[in-house]
Amino acid sequence: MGVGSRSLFVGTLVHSKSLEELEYLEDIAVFVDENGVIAAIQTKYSKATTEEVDAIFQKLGWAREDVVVKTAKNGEFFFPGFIDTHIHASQYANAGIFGKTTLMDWLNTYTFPMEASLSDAFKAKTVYSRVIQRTISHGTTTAAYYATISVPSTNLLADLCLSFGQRAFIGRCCMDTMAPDFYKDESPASAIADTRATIAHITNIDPKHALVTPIITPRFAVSCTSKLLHGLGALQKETDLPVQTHISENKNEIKLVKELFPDHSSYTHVYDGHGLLGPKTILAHAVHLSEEEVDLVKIREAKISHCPASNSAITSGTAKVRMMLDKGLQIGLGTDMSGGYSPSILEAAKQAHLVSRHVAMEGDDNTKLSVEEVLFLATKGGSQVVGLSDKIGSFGVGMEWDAQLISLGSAADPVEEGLGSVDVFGWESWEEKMAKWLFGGDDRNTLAVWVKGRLVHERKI
Ligand SMILES: O=c1[nH]c(=O)c2nc[nH]c2[nH]1
Ligand SMILES: [Zn+2]
Repeated sequence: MGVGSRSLFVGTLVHSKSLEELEYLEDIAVFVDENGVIAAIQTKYSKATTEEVDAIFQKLGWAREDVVVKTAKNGEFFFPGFIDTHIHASQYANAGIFGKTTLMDWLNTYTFPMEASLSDAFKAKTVYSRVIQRTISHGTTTAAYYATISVPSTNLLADLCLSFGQRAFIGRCCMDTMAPDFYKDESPASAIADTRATIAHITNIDPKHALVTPIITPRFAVSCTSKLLHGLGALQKETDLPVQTHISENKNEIKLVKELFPDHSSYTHVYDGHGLLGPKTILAHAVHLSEEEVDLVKIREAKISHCPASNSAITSGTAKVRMMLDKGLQIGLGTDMSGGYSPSILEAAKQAHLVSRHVAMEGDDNTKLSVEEVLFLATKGGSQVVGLSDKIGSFGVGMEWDAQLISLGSAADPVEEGLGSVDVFGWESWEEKMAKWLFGGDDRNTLAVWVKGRLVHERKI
C-alpha cells in the first residue's frame, strides 16, 4: 500500500462507547497521518486558539499546508465504517433470488451453479468489481468474503479489494463432498494445496496483510470430509490465519451433520474436534445453537456472524442474539449475500433489530435489541469478530481511519421546489437521528467512505 496524504477531519463523530451506548462527539478534529492512523484528536476544535492548533501540528511535525481538510457540515457526522463479517462475493449476481427454497435446495438450485460460473475470469472480474464498489458505497470498509473454489478467481478478488482499497478477508471456498461434480474439490489434498496457493498469492500482494488477509474457509461441515476438516485445522495451526464457516443455520442441515459426523455430540463439536474452533474462527448464522454449544463457543473464544436478512429470506430461523450476548460471545453482522438479499450492513442492522422483536414475541421482552446495540454489532462488534478491534470499529488515537460520512436531511428528503424548507429533519435529538438513519436511511446518506485514511468512495449527488 502506498503512503497517502495527511488529513484533518472536522465536525461531529458518532461511535459506540459500549454495546448499549453511542457516543456523540461534536466539534472534533481528527488528525490522520499518511498511513491512515489517527495521530491526534482535538476536542472543542472551533474554540481552540490558533496557538493550540499550531501546537498540535508542531507536536506531530506536520505543516498545515500538507493536510487535506474534510469538514462534516451541519446535519452530517463521521461514523465508523461498517464491517460485514460474512458475505459471499461470488453470489452477488444472485442477490434477491431465493424463491421458495430453504438452505439445502437453495444451494443446489441457485448457488453452486452461480459460483461455478465465476471460474470464467471475465465474469469474475465484473462481478467482484461490482460487489466491492457496491458494498463500499453502502459504507462497508471491511468485508469477510467467501470467493469460490477457483484459485485464480479467489486471487482476483484479493487483487480487486487491494486496488479498490477495501479491507478484506478473502476465503477460497473448500468443499470436497456433497457437492455437484462440476463444483467440487477433487480431494482433501487438492483443496488444501489450492488454499495454500491463495494464501501465497495474498501474502505476495500484501505481505503484512495490512489490507487483505487470507481466511481459511471450509464451506460448512456438510460439504467437507473429516479428512479435509482435519487438514484445514492443521493449516490454521501452522499459519495462525483466521477461519470462517457456517454453523447451525437450518434444521435439516443440523440433522445431516449429525448423520455425517456421528462421533461428535453437536455441530459445534464437529469444528472443535477438527481444530477449527478458536479465537480466530467466525461462525456464520448460529441460529439453532444449544446453550451448551454457545458455552463451548465462548470457551474457545470463537466469534459469531449474525445474518438476520439471510435467516429470514431462506427461512432458517431467528438467532437468539441476546442469549449469546448474555453468555459473553462477540458478535458482528453479516449480509450473507445472497442468502441475504442486500449488500448493506445498515439493512442487516435494521433486520437484526426486527428479528430480535420476533424473538421477543416468543415471550421474553429482554431479547429486543436497541438501535445502539445493532449499530454496535455493525461496527465495534464486527471489529471484534474479525480480530481488529484495536484498529477499526470505533475512533481513538492509534486506530485507523475507516470511516463513513453520513448526511441526514436533504439527501434523504430533498426539498421540492415551491414547498419551502420545512423541518422534516434536523430537529431531532441525536438518539432520534440515529433511529431515523437506521430505519429510513440507505446508501444515499453515505456521502464518502475512507479505509486506512484513503478516500475510497464519494457519492455523486
Ligand atoms: O447462507 C449460506 N450460504 C452459503 O453459501 C452456504 N453454504 C453452506 N451453507 C451456507 N449458508
Ligand atoms: Zn453464508
